[in-house]
Amino acid sequence: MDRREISIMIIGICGNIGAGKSSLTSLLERVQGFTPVYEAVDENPFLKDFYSDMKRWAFHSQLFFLIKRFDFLKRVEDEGKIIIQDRTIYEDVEIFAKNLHLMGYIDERDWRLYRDTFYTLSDHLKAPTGMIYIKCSVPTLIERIKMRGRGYESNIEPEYLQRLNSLYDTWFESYTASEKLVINGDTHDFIASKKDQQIVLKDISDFVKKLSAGVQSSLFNGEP
Ligand SMILES: Nc1ncnc2c1ncn2[C@@H]1O[C@H](COP(=O)(O)OP(=O)(O)OP(=O)(O)O)[C@@H](O)[C@H]1O
Ligand SMILES: Nc1nc(=O)c2ncn([C@H]3C[C@H](O)[C@@H](CO)O3)c2[nH]1
Repeated sequence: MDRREISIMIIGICGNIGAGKSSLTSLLERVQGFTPVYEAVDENPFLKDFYSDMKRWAFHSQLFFLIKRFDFLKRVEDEGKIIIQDRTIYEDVEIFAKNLHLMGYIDERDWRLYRDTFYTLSDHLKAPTGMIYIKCSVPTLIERIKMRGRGYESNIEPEYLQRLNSLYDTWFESYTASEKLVINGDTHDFIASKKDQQIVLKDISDFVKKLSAGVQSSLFNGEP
């Protein structure tokens, strides 16, 4: 067994648009020294067009995100001990692409091609050791998206966020590939409130301890 492989811990942070994933990733980098992997948002040449015409650009945009995410993830394992990943590849397929398919913006043939591509690529990836879901209501998401002020997100409809939220809840409930932790993003302002920040950091630190115990025990069981 490769000792290096099991000594690395990957923690995914999942959640809807504006839930606070990048902010939490950056907090954990600053305070805990975790190695961050950020989403390639600004690099997506289709995103602006996607938000003005979802049907026209859905497939291109999904394919770009998928390839970028895979490209980042396949290189990540050499980069640090505890890796914190701002959005996971599961969300591409289980949330965003699935929603666009359900809305009729990705037709059956493209959906099959996208899923085949996803499964072929994801065969080469390790599941995260732990998954943290920042759960937020739609009004909170809208407020934060507005506050962040990315121009091309200004016409995101509450209904779109609600559809994504429903898919998130269903997917996270059935997700079993790793240990899970939920953070209530409506009630915990880990940006402006020191007290909330401490609560969230403590929850994550306990979660990491639990994950570390799992990694240690699999190391122990695997190495006579
Ligand atoms: N818990 C929180 N309390 C208050 N404000 C927050 C919280 N989390 C994030 N914010 C603010 O909300 C905005 C969006 O946060 P952030 O960019 O981290 O979201 P994200 O989940 O990474 O979004 P995306 O899915 O678009 O990448 C930022 O302006 C950030 O300062
Ligand atoms: N359509 C679509 N599919 C994805 O897989 C995906 N991943 C992220 N995004 C959008 C959400 C934010 O605007 C912005 C930052 O997360 O990028 C996506 N959009």
